[in-house]
Amino acid sequence: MSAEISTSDLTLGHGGEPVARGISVALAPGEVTALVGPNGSGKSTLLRTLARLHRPDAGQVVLDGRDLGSYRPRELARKLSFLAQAPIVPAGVTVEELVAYGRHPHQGLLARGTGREDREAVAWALDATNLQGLAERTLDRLSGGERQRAWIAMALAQRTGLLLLDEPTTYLDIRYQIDVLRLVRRLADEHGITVAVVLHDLNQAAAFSDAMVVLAQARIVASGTPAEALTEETVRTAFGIDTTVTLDPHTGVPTCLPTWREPSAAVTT
Ligand SMILES: Nc1ncnc2c1ncn2[C@@H]1O[C@H](COP(=O)(O)OP(=O)(O)OP(=O)(O)O)[C@@H](O)[C@H]1O
Repeated sequence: MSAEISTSDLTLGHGGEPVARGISVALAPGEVTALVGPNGSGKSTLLRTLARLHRPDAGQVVLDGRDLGSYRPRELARKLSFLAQAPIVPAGVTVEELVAYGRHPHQGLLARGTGREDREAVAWALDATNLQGLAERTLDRLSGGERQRAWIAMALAQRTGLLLLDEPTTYLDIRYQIDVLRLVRRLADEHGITVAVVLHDLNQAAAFSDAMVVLAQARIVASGTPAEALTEETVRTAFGIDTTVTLDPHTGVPTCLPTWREPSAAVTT
């Protein structure tokens, strides 16, 4: 089920204004790749390019050995699912209805899949996100973390081997952030789904991903395992801040602690 997607030498822009150049990334099948970088560095634009929602100015995207542009829309919807930043909650829709909507990416919200395969996919998505008990609840009666899981379940019901998530932890408290990130981890580990996820928290990105891509200054400033990509130098280059990065002696996962205070002025006597 794992999908493989890669880009070569992409130039990304909006209305002729370049955002990033020379973007070559390869998302390993069944792994989680975190896209990090400062505001406006092109993370969402890159993710949307992978979802074919944004057309690159130059370069190529290859999904499972074929040019992304060669897929018919339905075929592509069976290959990849994309979850935008903070989607708007439709009124009166239950979790199960929302998840069933994932079976019909090109139909209206009221269309429901009734075939056996559809029912199985919805049940699987509810199960994978631990939402079976909340299937009949309307979205407005869920907590932020549960609602986010419902959106992820909708993307899962599409049964794709590639999941693209844009800041799925935004607005969630730390507990629900971890909840969502653990789910993302399980999707890769237990279901072999290839995941690309835009995150702002560098430590969460390092802890939950297999690979990180750091975008800044209109290019990729670092990529590789979290330990390779998240260094003091990379963070200084990308964000212009000083940090101390330490590696967990057991897992090798880096943690980055910013120098919070400005250096104190020299004391003269
Ligand atoms: N639809 C658009 N039209 C014009 N410019 C855009 C559009 N969307 C994004 N941009 C610009 O492209 C650049 C990259 O935006 P993008 O949203 O990809 O960055 P990002 O890294 O995801 O940012 P953030 O962390 O703030 O979400 C920014 O300078 C932004 O202003």
